[in-house]
Amino acid sequence: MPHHNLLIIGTGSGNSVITPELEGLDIAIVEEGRFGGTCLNVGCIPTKMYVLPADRIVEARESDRLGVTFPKPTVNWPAIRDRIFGRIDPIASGGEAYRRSQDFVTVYAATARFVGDRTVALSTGGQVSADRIVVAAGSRANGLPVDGLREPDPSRGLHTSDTIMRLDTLPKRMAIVGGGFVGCEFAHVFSALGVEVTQIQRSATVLSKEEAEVAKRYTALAGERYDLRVSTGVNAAHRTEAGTWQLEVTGPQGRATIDADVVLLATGRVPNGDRLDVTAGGIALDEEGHVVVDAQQRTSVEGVWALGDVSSHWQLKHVANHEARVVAHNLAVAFGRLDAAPQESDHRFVPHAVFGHPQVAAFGPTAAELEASGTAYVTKTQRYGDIAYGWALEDVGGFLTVHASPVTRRVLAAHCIGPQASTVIQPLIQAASFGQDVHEVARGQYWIHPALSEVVENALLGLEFD
Ligand SMILES: Cc1cc2nc3c(=O)[nH]c(=O)nc-3n(C[C@H](O)[C@H](O)[C@H](O)COP(=O)(O)OP(=O)(O)OC[C@H]3O[C@@H](n4cnc5c(N)ncnc54)[C@H](O)[C@@H]3O)c2cc1C
Ligand SMILES: NC(=O)c1ccc[n+]([C@@H]2O[C@H](COP(=O)([O-])OP(=O)(O)OC[C@H]3O[C@@H](n4cnc5c(N)ncnc54)[C@H](O)[C@@H]3O)[C@@H](O)[C@H]2O)c1
Repeated sequence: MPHHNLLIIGTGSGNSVITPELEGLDIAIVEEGRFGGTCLNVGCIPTKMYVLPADRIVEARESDRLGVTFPKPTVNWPAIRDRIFGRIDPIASGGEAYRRSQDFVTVYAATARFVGDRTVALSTGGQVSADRIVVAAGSRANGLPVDGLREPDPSRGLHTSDTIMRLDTLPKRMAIVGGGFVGCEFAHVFSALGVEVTQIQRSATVLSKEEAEVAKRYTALAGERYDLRVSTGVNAAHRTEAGTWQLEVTGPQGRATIDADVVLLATGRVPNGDRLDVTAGGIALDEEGHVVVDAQQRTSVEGVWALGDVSSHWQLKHVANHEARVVAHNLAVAFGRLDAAPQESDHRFVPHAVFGHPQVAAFGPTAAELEASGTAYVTKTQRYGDIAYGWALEDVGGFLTVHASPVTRRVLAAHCIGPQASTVIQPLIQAASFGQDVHEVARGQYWIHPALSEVVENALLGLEFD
């Protein structure tokens, strides 16, 4: 049985664990799919590359309020798709070729499964062990607990985010089940590209974990663009003889049937620890199936670390990358390559953004969560429409809400909906992360006039402390 110094399972953020400090150790990496993992191949990067042309189409349509009109756009689906994957696929194969070219790295193209202490079996045969292991095996899309929708089947038009971006042709009608990040981003993309989208969401709003007003606003705007069914559940699904789908749903208006050529399941992701049989290696899972880790990303087994979606509740690439940096540092310390103390992950102010239209971005607790935890806070909501760049945009619904502590006068949270929300909130993430005083951030620097960032300046100036 081959034995290595270090075995890494998964080449998403796991691939970046191999830092210069670790070079020269005998390192093995196991990957069952494409190098680069979810973000590169089927996640963040291709979705945002689809969002951009979708934004262009919607912005062109919205430009009539600026006095400019464009003809109806022509959408060339193969050109959009092939531009995206023509860029991404070579990066994935180049990443694999690079690792294979390194004489201290062994690449196993296989599915790994734990069979004992720091020992895995490979689907290609044989077993591999290592002194130290990093579990970076990510997560997978949920099926739906409805007959016919339990497992994705792209050949029958039943997709997850893994396959929907590589469709041969654009369907006429698409049903999207789920109103979270994935559902909302794809509903924006496919409706902009001309597909008749019906989005089905169990809760009363889409993006239901966002600040209540943000979720309400996004739900209202999305409902103006496509057929959005909230407070609606899927009871049954049938495949017709014509090869289309009929979803039987129940919502506020009672029972209804939704016809679609293609169904996209977007109802959350589950960590891959179960498929990896980590418990056979003695590695503990929590009740939701996440590998249990401490602040140093150590699992319950000495010499085994985990990072990213397999162990994190955040399911975000920047979190997986941050944890990979922590693991890389701690491995270098453990291998005696670095004379330093181990590091801990910092999950205090984790931001996220939903690249729908408009964008939504946030970090920190919602008002409801602050109230539930009895945390004192002051709050200010600044409308885009009340700053100069908002006038240029003729923005009607964008706003930024900042919650701050009246005790420390620091930013606790920010919730934003509007153009470029993902960029707008960055100064607030910085202020919170570095514990900066709200007034100092607002008045201790210039804010370019008349830029969108003035929405942040004005929100901070509007916070009223006693
Ligand atoms: C459609 C979509 C859009 C997203 N957009 C964003 C975004 O805009 N911003 C953001 O921050 N996050 C986004 N995410 C989330 C982000 O992609 C993930 O949080 C991140 O990629 C997780 O990285 P990871 O390294 O933990 O796992 P992954 O990147 O999933 O890597 C895990 C790797 O392990 C391999 N693997 C799994 N099991 C085994 C096994 N048993 N044996 C061998 N190999 C195995 C997999 O093939 C995979 O390559 C998106 C996710 C999706 C699905
Ligand atoms: N921009 C980004 O950062 C980005 C983009 C995509 C995905 N992601 C990551 O991927 C993860 C998975 O995304 P997701 O959208 O699949 O999950 P999610 O948890 O964000 O949303 C799932 C949604 O589906 C709804 N739902 C669940 N079961 C349902 C049912 N039976 N019928 C109708 N609705 C149902 C839920 O109420 C929820 O709103 C996210 O948590 C996120 O961290 C991030």
